[in-house]
Amino acid sequence: MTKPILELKNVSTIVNKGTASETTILKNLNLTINPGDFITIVGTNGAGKSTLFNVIGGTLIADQGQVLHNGQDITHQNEVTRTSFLSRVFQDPKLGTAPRMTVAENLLLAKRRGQSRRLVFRRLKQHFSEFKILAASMNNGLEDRLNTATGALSGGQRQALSFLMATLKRPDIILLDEHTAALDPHTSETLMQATNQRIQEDHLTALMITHHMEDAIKYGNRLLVLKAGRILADITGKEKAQLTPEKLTAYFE
Ligand SMILES: Nc1ncnc2c1ncn2[C@@H]1O[C@H](COP(=O)(O)OP(=O)(O)OP(=O)(O)O)[C@@H](O)[C@H]1O
Repeated sequence: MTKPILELKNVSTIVNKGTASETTILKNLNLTINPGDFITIVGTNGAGKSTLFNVIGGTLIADQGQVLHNGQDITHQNEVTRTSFLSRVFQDPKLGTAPRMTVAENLLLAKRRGQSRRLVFRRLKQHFSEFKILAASMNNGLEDRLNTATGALSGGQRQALSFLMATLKRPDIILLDEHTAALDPHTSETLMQATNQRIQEDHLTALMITHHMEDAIKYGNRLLVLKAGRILADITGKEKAQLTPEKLTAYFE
């Protein structure tokens, strides 16, 4: 039997504890993620999607319940420690990359995460052909901009770079936090296809928050609907294949 890569057991998170505005955000949430799962997550604003990523990523520690990674309790492990097996791509193209460094330097930094910066940039040129192939897989011209400062890239190229950096060391889990939301429809579609291809080819395990119903249905093997801090639906297989944006939107009502 496949062993889960990550488990959330009866996880609850509470904000403004001990005050009149105390609120429980995630409510007794249970989730088992298996290796190779590509899970899309939808839900209305305020449903708890980002809070769920914060609990998985360690930005927020669960107030109740447990988070397990490969069976080991990581409930109280901090965000920095979790970067050894987990990475996250945000909606904002400015997050995740160093703007004054070139594309190649950013990629090398990601490849050698954990090493001192002085050592990281030795023999940068040796990696150029590898980075060119990697960047070309994003289908948006990133391979021709390896020597360009990240701050001068288009939004789509910058998000593609953030995604490549997040996947370079093959983390156990990748959290995609609306990573195409700030892009125009065509650029978003190109990045989504490249994202999907890399996840499939490298057998990565990923969770993706999206407000695009079509993307939530089209990509991934599982779809979660979050509502008021609970998982309202966990849809897989034939049921997912037969979903329509209309049927999915009906969950929100
Ligand atoms: N630190 C906090 N203090 C108070 N309320 C919070 C805090 N963090 C989150 N919330 C509330 O918890 C709820 C869930 O927030 P969360 O950001 O997880 O939702 P979301 O599903 O990601 O929404 P969106 O689609 O708008 O990004 C919201 O009502 C939000 O206002």
